Amino acid sequence: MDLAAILARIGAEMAAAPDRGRVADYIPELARISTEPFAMAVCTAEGETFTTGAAETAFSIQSVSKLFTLAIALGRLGDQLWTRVGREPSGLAFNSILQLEHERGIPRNPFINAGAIVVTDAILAGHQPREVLGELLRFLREAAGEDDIHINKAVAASEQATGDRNLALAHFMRAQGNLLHDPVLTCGTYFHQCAIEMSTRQLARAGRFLMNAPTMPRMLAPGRVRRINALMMTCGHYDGSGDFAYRVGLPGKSGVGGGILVIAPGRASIAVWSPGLNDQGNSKLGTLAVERLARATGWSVFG
Ligand SMILES: NC(=O)CC[C@H](N)C(=O)O
Repeated sequence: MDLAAILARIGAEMAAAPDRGRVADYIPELARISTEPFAMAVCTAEGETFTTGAAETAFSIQSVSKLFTLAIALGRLGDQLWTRVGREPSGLAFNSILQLEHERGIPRNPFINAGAIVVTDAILAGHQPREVLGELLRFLREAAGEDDIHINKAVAASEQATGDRNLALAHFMRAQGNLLHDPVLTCGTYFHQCAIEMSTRQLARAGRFLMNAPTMPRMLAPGRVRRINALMMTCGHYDGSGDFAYRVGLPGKSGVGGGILVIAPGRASIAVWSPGLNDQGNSKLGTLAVERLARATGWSVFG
């Protein structure tokens, strides 16, 4: 299989795509970004890396960070985490408030905002926000094997200034006894984790441990990695998760910065970035590009 040629073709097709989606405009710093860029990077189990497009440009990883905080929380707390957050797809928008009251402050899964806020709250126990963010950056740098990964302070401030919905989720969970810390402290940490910037190539490298391949960095026990992949498949694209599984057939986690990390278990870690989003808040061209990659490679887990 000529992955370099497949990526070059997808890159050219995406550069010419007329309908590029709309950037997330509810975070002012993200609203300023153009829908022009496209990048894809593939790290294979054999240790090769292929890229196309603006793969060295850093972008806001946003909710893709939820994957890594979940990995840290599971490593630290184990299955105890599941008393505070569920493992079912929500079928609702990532920032929905509706379900949370009905389910008494236990979010459906760790990838919607409420669930990720609980996960961050859990790893804050006994630590300062600075320490948690330091641990997250260390985890990412070790997973990627690169040090140049940072938080964009302007994006974090922009989220903080407009984060009323997330604060509402946190306050409600606090009222239900499912938040250990002050909502402002937990959300402040969450906003900073979302504001981490990485390049598409760095993100693909950071995802290598999720391949569960013997040649790849081992950050978690294989059983945990398998379960994180299951959650990515069922919940990684919010109310677009079913459509992503149908079209791509691989576990993935998206963010409103337009990034998606996709895993072909045992085969490859794939990152894609294009800032324009679809109606569910997932990268429009990113989804199309991984759909084409999965078709060209036959990597869908469904054969
Ligand atoms: N889906 C996302 O990427 C959402 C993350 C964003 N920081 C928010 O809280 O709204």
